[in-house]
Amino acid sequence: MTPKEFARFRQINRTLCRYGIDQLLPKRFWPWPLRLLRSMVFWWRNQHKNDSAGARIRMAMEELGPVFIKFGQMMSTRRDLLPPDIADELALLQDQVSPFSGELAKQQIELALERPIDELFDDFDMQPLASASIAQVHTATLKENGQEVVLKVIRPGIEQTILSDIALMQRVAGFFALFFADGRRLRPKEVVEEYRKTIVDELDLAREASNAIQLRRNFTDAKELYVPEVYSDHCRKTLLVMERIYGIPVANIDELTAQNTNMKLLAERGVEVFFTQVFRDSFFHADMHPGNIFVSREHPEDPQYIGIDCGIVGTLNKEDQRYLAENFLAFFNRDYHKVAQLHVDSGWVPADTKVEEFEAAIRTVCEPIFAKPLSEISFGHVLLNLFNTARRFNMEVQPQLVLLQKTLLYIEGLGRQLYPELDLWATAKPFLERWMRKQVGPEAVFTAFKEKAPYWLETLPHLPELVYDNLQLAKQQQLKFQQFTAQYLQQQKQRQRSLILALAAASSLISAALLYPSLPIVSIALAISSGFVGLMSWRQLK
Ligand SMILES: Nc1ncnc2c1ncn2[C@@H]1O[C@H](COP(=O)(O)OP(=O)(O)OP(=O)(O)O)[C@@H](O)[C@H]1O
Repeated sequence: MTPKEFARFRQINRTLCRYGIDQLLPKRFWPWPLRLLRSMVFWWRNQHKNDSAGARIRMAMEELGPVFIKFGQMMSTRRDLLPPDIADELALLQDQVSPFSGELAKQQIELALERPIDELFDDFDMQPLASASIAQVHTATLKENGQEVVLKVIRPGIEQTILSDIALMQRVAGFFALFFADGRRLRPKEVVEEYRKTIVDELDLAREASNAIQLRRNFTDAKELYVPEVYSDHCRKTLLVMERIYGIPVANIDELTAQNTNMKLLAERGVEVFFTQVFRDSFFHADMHPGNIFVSREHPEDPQYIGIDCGIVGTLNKEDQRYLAENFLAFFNRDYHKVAQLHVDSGWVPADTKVEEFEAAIRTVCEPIFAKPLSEISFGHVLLNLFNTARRFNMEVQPQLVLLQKTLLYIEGLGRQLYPELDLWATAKPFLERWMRKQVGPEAVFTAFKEKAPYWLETLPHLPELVYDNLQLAKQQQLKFQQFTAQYLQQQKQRQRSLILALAAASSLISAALLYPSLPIVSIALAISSGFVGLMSWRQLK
């Protein structure tokens, strides 16, 4: 550990002690070296005795900075690992940091572009439009076409801070897994590793740019969602240049109502956009918090979302998509046996899982959900319950599915905020049923045929040639096979002959030995003939 790392390590520990995080685990569970170290810094006392455990963890994370804040935000969705009161508190974590100067932002942009900002942009605004822990956003006009744009630039020095904090977290996680009885069950190393991947992705704005381009392409001319244009020629790892939008933040219900937005349609479209991303495109925006979603000011009766910040996206493979759709449909038909069987068939839980036991466990956690009217049921919670139950039956839930479940919770929350009577199931069911028909019905066969047809057409002219070649090949192989069989039979015969001769030689030798005292001449003749026969046996094997 370098002196700098040690200083940060010390600062983190002092903060944790001052918020009494060390007291959350009774001392008797601590290994003795840790107890000794703790007693050596006895003056680091809990200064927030009257606050709840969750609040203390939240405050400590806020004080420790962006890496811990984002980590806490991520952990707030892992209700399978944390008690609900702590998860609720962590969900309140605010990413509030003071902006850095416009001059510094300009320097960073010029460093990324390797040229003065004035060569490409007019009216660069020194005052940031927004500032978050990882990046800051400024406005300008693009010289080449007069388009108003935003420039998102990575906070200077943040990458080093994040990487060194993560390295420390990894060390602490390793230590935790080693020394605490519950350490391995909570899988701290895997959790930190999952987090590292997410946050490192957020540091790469070139990646965000390509995600935004892909999402924009998927929704070209769609009336439900608009994704601003990205100017990829000017994007770098630390800089994103994007069309500026003037939508209404989706959380601003008053303004949306004031312009007579069709709130029911808006809420339903949110669900549709999500399901389209997941099932049609297998590419979904996974950071759907209200700060990243706007609503167009145009045609409020036919409202359109505007999505920004594509730093975190999720993808699902065909099996995951099918698993999800079938599970949702089976679940909402209350067919728990099918839900359990689906998990086994798809290999999500081990093949030797007792389906009846699994079914009973799913029923126990999910049936109470149906006590509510269908329109009030939360898809996100359904999934959460399902995953938690499946984990008990050794299902390793993929991070992509956890990401999806988290996004679904956001979408639902948002939809119900916009239109409290939103019936999610009524919006989603036809979508899922249509999708399933496309996957398994005659439509699926037709689609597969349509996809394969160009390839077949291309191959058709070569077909006679291919058939001829294959017939030739088959003929050659048949000949080879016949030769091989004949050789094999020949070898078998030789082995049999050799065995018989060897037996004859052995019995002559034994007889020679037995006859030697009474008939020595006969015995010698037998011994000599045994030698000859043995020689013949050996020659058969060559
Ligand atoms: N294309 C745009 N047009 C107008 N405003 C934008 C645009 N892109 C970003 N902003 C503004 O900048 C804010 C921060 O942008 P963005 O969400 O991309 O940054 P971030 O650092 O990833 O923030 P967070 O961590 O909060 O998601 C947005 O909430 C929005 O107000």
